[in-house]
Amino acid sequence: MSTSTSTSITNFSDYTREIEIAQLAVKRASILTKKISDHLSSSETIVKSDNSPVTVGDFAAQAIIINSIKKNFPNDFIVAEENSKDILKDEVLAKDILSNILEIQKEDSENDSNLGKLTSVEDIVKYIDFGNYQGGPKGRFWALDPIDGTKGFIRGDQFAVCLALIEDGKVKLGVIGCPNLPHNIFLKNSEKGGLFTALKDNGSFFQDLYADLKPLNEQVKIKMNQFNFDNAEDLPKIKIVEGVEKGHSSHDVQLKIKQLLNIATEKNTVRFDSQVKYCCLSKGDADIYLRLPKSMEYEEKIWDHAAGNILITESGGIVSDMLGNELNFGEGRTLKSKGIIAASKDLHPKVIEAVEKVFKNAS
Ligand SMILES: Nc1ncnc2c1ncn2[C@@H]1O[C@H](COP(=O)(O)OS(=O)(=O)O)[C@@H](OP(=O)(O)O)[C@H]1O
Ligand SMILES: [Mg+2]
Ligand SMILES: [Mg+2]
Ligand SMILES: [Mg+2]
Repeated sequence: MSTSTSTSITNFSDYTREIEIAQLAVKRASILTKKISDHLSSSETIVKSDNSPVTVGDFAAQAIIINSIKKNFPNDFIVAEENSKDILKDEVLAKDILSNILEIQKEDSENDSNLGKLTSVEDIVKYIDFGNYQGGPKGRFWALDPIDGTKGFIRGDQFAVCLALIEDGKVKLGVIGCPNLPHNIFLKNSEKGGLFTALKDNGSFFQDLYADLKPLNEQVKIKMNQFNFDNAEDLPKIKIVEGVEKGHSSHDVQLKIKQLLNIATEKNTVRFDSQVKYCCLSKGDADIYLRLPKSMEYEEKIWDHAAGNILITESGGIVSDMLGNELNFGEGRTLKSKGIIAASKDLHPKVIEAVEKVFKNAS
């Protein structure tokens, strides 16, 4: 008799190695990208064929993380954002990536036995291109965004290093490094740097990115706020996060949704680049993430949402597309649905109702 695995509870002990390696690799890449962002020059940024930017930091982080995955889980596949095409055309860039990697490996040498070491441009190219897996509904693979929010990274604002483990189309584990995220986004001189981890059925956790890595069960367990639209006292407390880039989501539609929900005040919306938006929700710094499409042609990438998705579901929230349906990470490198709405379990259905009304009124 075959037993169904889809409804079984995920045991922490079955994933201890994946958690440790994912956290160590994301931490190493996050610290490196933070260092790079402090002195990024224009020659270290290039424009890809789709007109979006990529930097020495994106390539270095992708090489480091995939090398770590392949060292520990040689049979695993990886769906990652970048490829080596632009490195092969630019020797100066390739050497710059290598020297940055060598520097972080020297500083973090205590983790070489866990994470491995890269020593040549050939190695870097090889490991970056392991990220070309096409994904799909069956089997196990990792989804990696080496720098999410590259535009924010270049501006010196928010960005995140995001890694998720996907099994049979479902996210099992998510780890996000946020080098610039204040521990409290509303406190002026708050300490910065967070490492967020979520494991299916086991919750979401936070630790200081720059502190020594603690075992997951000693990290801070985080939960979303459970506000309610029907409670007049809750309304002014509800905070919304949106993206910074006007080309990535429709700020106009998002404003209409907030107006319908009576939460369109001047002070309640925070705009951040990258999956730090999911991180803010998961630890109760904000309550609703709105990402309504600018164009129905654009397909969201799975690496832009997989780690954030599990962080929300494991901290008491729901993530859906704009129609209220669960996101499907088993349909290839992109999501086939449109828009993203993340909110706590109480708020989510009402936000979807408001989205429906806004689109009905517009048609
Ligand atoms: N047109 C369009 N619509 C939606 N999303 C797009 C679009 N173009 C790009 N991208 C992806 O947006 C990723 C960055 O998302 P952000 O949440 O940081 O955007 S925002 O600046 O905060 O609005 C960004 O991820 P990175 O490339 O890793 O930075 C892109 O994958
Ligand atoms: Mg991204
Ligand atoms: Mg990216
Ligand atoms: Mg990009």
